[in-house]
Amino acid sequence: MSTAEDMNVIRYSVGGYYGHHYDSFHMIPGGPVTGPQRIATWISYLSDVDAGGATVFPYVNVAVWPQRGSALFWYNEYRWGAIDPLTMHGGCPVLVGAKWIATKWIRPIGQEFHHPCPLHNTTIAYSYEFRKNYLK
Ligand SMILES: O=C(O)CCC(=O)C(=O)O
Ligand SMILES: [Fe+2]
Repeated sequence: MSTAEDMNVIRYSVGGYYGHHYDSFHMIPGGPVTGPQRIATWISYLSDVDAGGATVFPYVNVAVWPQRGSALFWYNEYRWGAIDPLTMHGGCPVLVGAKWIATKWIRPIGQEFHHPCPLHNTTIAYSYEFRKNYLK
């Protein structure tokens, strides 16, 4: 996929984690609000983990346990470019063993025909409301 960022390989050893965050930048204090964002994320799990290391999405109560050879994909934004606030996620600390992942952050350029913009934008207001209320 030529318009995605380069593959990012991460190795977590015992205690290693990835704090909760958004892959799109809208929600980062001081970050750019417009511009090409990471509209979607693909994580390939390159290893099993003996204990810990789940990828978690606390707002939707989802935990994904690494399994070598499996992958996880999600959209970080609505089609019209507002971040989906429910996509906040993190990598829990590895308790035993090591965790290897390869992440591909996908940008919008080149995706116009695969992931076109719709005709409505009703949740933009919701997204701003969320930012105001939860991200102080
Ligand atoms: O390590 C994980 O499970 C999450 C990694 C992650 O959030 C990312 O690569 O953007
Ligand atoms: Fe992430």
